[in-house]
Amino acid sequence: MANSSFGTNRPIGVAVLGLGNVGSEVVRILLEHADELHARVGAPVVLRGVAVRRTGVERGIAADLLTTDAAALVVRDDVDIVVEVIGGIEPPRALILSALNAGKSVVTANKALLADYTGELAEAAERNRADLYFEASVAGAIPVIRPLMQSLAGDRVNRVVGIVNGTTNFILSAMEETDADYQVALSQAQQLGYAEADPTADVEGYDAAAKAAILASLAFHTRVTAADVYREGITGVSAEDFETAAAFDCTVKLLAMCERLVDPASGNERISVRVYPALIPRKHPLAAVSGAFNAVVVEAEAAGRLMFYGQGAGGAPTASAVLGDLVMAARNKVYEGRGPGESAYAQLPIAPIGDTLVRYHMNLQVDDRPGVLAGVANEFAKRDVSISAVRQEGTGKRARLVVVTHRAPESALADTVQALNEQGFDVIVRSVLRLEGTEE
Ligand SMILES: NC(=O)c1ccc[n+]([C@@H]2O[C@H](COP(=O)([O-])OP(=O)(O)OC[C@H]3O[C@@H](n4cnc5c(N)ncnc54)[C@H](O)[C@@H]3O)[C@@H](O)[C@H]2O)c1
Ligand SMILES: N[C@@H](CCO)C(=O)O
Ligand code: NA
Repeated sequence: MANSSFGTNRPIGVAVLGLGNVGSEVVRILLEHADELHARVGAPVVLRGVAVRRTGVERGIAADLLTTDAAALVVRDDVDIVVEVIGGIEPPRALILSALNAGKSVVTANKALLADYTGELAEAAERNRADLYFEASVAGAIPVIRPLMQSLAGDRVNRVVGIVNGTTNFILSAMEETDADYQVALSQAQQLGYAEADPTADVEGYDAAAKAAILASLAFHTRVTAADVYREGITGVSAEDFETAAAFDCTVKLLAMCERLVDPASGNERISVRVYPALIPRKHPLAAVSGAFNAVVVEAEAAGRLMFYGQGAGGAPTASAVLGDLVMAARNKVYEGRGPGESAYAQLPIAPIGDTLVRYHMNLQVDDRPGVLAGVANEFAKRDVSISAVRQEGTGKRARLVVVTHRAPESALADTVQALNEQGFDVIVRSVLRLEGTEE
């Protein structure tokens, strides 16, 4: 098996930085499948070293491969490719820059870093004619980066909508299945190891926003950072939201949305990148994505709608994406080629959230007496927001009114909510969620 019919047979040296969930699986696969990787790459792929925070701990790896000096490891002459699976901004940023500046190719799973520093890292890769690959950074094992960068390189992507955070999807699925409230579902997710003790990055949407920035950059050939992404998390989603969503044959998902907006009059283009919990119809393909799974739907002009589904997290699935990148980078080293680099020529402006056209689904508590509904409807009409459905349940002072709108600028909808809130005790806005995945 190891005798490849092509290639140079000069070994390709690999350094792995970080031996946690992902790193230990990367190392395992690298060692266990060395023969197959050799055959696929056209040269032996040899693990030169693994950077860890502490040595002296038994890790099932030859002790002489372990080092605490990551900075020295990444520039070693016998290292061709650096795999960064430490996470966070520093030291990964400095280590990756140092590796690229030394001509090494880099594979990373680090969405937090990429969401803010892709420009800097991509420029260093370009200057040094090295590869920078990051398939694992968005939706783990699911191929989404390479389809956007390569398979769709000749098409025009108009929209990317994804469920890109497994933790929040697990929590929302549990809320739907068990009628549980957010806190109960979060505790369950923590007990089962799906949510971290400090779940902020996931439940407040920061993780999904970082991934949305990466997806939007690739989809629209524009540098997008996490700060450009409008973000709301799931901590305000209630059992009542699921109940009223069900009445409209919808469910609630945390969506990462990247859209090309075209001004019909001028033809000018902008992009909208946003993360928030939203209702989607149960018949929408993303509605069936439950538990910790991820999925990404891409809409392109010629290709139409594509959907990618699978495991967005976990050591082995994420390592699968890392290894895919590693094989590509290794082949390029063997044949002295390069994969595609950053493409950011379009530099489309980012539209503020207020300009985005969305639909709202609102739960109101109203005093059920003549004129109240007319008063509510009037606040929408004043701001040119058209209502598509109204549903009232119950009577008396605590009647529930659900209002669903047609598409309108987010700013007009937000103003309407504020005006309703200021109405006093006749109307209480209990929750507002957007409705996505519908045309109107
Ligand atoms: N776990 C997943 O499911 C998953 C999925 C997709 C992407 N990722 C990304 O992969 C990366 C790694 O995630 P993980 O889950 O393996 O994290 P982890 O915390 O399990 O592993 C990180 C490891 O790096 C080590 N480390 C910290 N500082 C170090 C240093 N200076 N030198 C050497 N080692 C150091 C830590 O001790 C730890 O063992 C992150 O960027 C994460 O966002 C993870
Ligand atoms: N915390 C992330 C891990 C994968 O990036 C999630 O829940 O999906
Ligand atoms: Na991926």
